[in-house]
Amino acid sequence: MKDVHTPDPTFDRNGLFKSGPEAAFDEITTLAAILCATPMAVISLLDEQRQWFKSRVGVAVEGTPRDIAFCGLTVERMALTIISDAGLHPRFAGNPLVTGPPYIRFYAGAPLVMSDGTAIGSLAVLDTVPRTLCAEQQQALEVLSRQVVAQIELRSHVQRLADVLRDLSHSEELLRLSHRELELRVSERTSELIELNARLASEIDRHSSEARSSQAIIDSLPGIFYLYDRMGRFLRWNRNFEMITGYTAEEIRQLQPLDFFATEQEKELVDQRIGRAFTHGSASVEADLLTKGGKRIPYLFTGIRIEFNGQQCISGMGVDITERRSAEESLRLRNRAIQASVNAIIITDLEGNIEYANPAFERMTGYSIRETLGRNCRFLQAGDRNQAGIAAIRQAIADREESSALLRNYRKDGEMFWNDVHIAPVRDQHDEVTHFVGVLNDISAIKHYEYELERHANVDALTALANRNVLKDRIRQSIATAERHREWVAVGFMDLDNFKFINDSLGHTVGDELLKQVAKRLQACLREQDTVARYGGDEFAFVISGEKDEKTAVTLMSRILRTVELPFLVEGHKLFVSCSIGLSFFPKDGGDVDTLLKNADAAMFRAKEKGRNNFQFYTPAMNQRVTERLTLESRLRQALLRNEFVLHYQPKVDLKSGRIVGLEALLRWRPSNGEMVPPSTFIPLAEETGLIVPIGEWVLYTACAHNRLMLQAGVQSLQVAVNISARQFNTETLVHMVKDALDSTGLDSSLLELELTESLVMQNPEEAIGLLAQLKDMGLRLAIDDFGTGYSSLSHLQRFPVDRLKIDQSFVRDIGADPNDAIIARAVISLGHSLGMSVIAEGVSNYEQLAFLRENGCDEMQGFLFSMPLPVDELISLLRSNPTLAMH
Ligand SMILES: Nc1nc2c(ncn2[C@@H]2O[C@H](COP(=O)(O)O[C@H]3[C@@H](O)[C@H](n4cnc5c(=O)[nH]c(N)nc54)O[C@@H]3COP(=O)(O)O)[C@@H](O)[C@H]2O)c(=O)[nH]1
Repeated sequence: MKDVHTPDPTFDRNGLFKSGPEAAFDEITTLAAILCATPMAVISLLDEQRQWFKSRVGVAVEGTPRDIAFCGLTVERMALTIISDAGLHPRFAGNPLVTGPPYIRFYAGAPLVMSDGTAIGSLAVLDTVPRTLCAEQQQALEVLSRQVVAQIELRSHVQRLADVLRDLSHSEELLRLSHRELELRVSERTSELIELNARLASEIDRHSSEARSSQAIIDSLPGIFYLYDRMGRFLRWNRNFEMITGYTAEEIRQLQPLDFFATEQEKELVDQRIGRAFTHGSASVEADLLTKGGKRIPYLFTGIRIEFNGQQCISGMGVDITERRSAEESLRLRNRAIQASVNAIIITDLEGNIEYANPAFERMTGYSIRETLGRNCRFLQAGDRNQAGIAAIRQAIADREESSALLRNYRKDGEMFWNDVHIAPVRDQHDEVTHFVGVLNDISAIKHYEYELERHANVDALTALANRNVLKDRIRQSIATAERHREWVAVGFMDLDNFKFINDSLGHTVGDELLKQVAKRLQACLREQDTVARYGGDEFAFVISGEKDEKTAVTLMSRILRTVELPFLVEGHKLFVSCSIGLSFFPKDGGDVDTLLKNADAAMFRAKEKGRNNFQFYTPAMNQRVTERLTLESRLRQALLRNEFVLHYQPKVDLKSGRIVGLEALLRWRPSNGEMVPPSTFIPLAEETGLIVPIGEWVLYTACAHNRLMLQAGVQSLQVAVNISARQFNTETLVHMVKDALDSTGLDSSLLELELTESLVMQNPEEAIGLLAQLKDMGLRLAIDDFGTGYSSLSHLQRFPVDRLKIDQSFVRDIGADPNDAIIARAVISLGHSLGMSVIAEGVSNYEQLAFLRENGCDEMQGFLFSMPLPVDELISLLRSNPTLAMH
């Protein structure tokens, strides 16, 4: 291996390799290290095979093979060359100077370009960590590299001068040989010598001026330069130091380094760093430089320990970092904003690999930053890649453009969320796109809201069935399809028969739950291609399409009837409901949505009229019935105001004595301009429409008033029974209503009896017990009407404070003919008695029935056998005649 001190002789034209280290070069190298705040600096010279360090600071080796020299790149480029991280540099990553001592990671070299244009090496600064140089430091490195060149070229001049002097010495030798010639020659040579001396003086003068020029260099440096000793005395400084601090040279000589800092904290920090520079050889600190005028300027100060005039000093440089500080501050603020952003923010490379993710990303996706970095963003789609938004994003990245897209993304726990993502390219100083920044916005809540709005528009909120809008739409679509294929469309309209009763007596929570369960059963009954919708309240509708006749519709409707009939269990109540269904068909019953629905509705009313729990096909005559019903409803609404109601009274007879012991008030409607309307027609309508509440109040008041009048007229005192419907069976209103009726008529409460149907009290026994107890406390008598038709629980019955059971007339009617009815009638009598209640039979119309009831111990009866319900005047006449029931 060739010795680094023995370079190629043809190359060493300036004799640099022969000369060894020199203080003039070391001064520049040191200055470069200070200015650039690097631990290493070298003046590197190249021959064909080696690089040799003419001067070095912080570098142990004297040289390296040329092929691994960083300097080689600088010489090739003939320009300032900066390698921020050699570990990532394609040419130097595996370089032994990088992977081994001195572990170079940062390199900045300025070429040494001679006046003839050739580059012979570089002035370089080196560091063991990745970093870069600010503009001022780069400029300083270039200035110093030119100074190295100046030194080298000065050396060349001095060399040539030495050669001339050698020639001169030879001439003097010849002079001694020949005096004569000597004189001649002396005279010649003297003038030559004078000339040479003059040249030498000029060269020397030039040399000393170059030596002085280090001050000029220092003065030309962009920052401030200073040199102070251990006592803190400033020995050298540059012009900038005076200009920036505002102090004169004289004043600077009187000042100490710490005088240039305002706060105690800063003084302490700087003092500590100065001490460190003296002990460790170098140090740097950022602090505010205090000027004479009191201004504070952010500075980066670096200092290294050097020998100067035989004593240890600190030579350093200060660089104004105001711009960097404000850049850092704005960067810090931006960073803070990104960190604090509620939107997730990521930065990716051009392939979509994530290089940065903020905390909001963590919160939004559930993935930690550590799990995220380095992954391609497509992991957020978790396999759900067939999305239009992805294509849009891909195109924008290819075009290096901004774009927005809506993506289905998936959190770490697998939950899908809607990501309204916006991406934008990030460009470097050469305007090249190097990255993309993405702002992710979780709009799942908005999407959910949109979905709910849409759902609200199409879906019934309670049952989750299709609503009216969707139903109509489906009918429309089915008609269109049916027209093309010559098919039928069946439209069904269904109403729950006793829903209002349940809803009113058990409350809306129970009613709602019942509707939900009914909806589920209906869905289960129909096929996938059929539509079931909630039309409103307890009304449901169906669309059955794709059929050539009515058979399928019939099958499905039968199935619905059977299914709805089965008991429902709601909040501990076993509920029994049935339904009435009407059906209309396209094309025979109507050609459009509204006509088909209207006709199915008419058929449904017919089904109700037919006794409920059945379905009916539409016939044109039904519309007439519907019209009649609507007319009746409107007349019923006017009836109370027009005073068209009257009460008839049916006597109740004691079966032992045959005497009248009570009365039942029965409502009659005699419209002023029409025939009497039977209660079986208008009472269900009044119940459905809610009109039964004001009508019932009128009945209660009128029955009490009549009874009081009869008493005042001297008629025997009798209890009057009033029927109470489910709509009236509400604790607060009923109790008040009864109290008002008794108070305002003055009737004794013991002369009033309320009849409540078995099914009403049994639907919600607990509530019924409470209400019955309140009524009982008022002194009223209570009877359970239509007993035997409902589903009485014996345990509840025992707890009801009831005085009387009334055997339903349906059992009385066939007592002689149907053994089952006889058994039930007998059982009711026995049950009532065992519970301490009296038993009355209604609808007794013949002696056979009467005999049976008497034989079986029934207490009372009412029926046509004894008397029809009578208007009040006829009743008074009857009572005055004091009739007795004939018992045979
Ligand atoms: N909530 C209210 N309901 C009332 C009121 N008034 C009557 N009603 C209920 O209407 C239903 C029909 O009543 P109506 O047509 O009056 O029928 C009653 C009697 O007229 C009838 N009856 C009596 N004796 C006989 C008979 O021997 N044969 C026969 N076929 N019918 C007879 O029975 C009905 C008695 O009803 P009830 O005792 O209540 O069961 C009916 O459900 C009435 O309850 C009212 O003001 N409010």
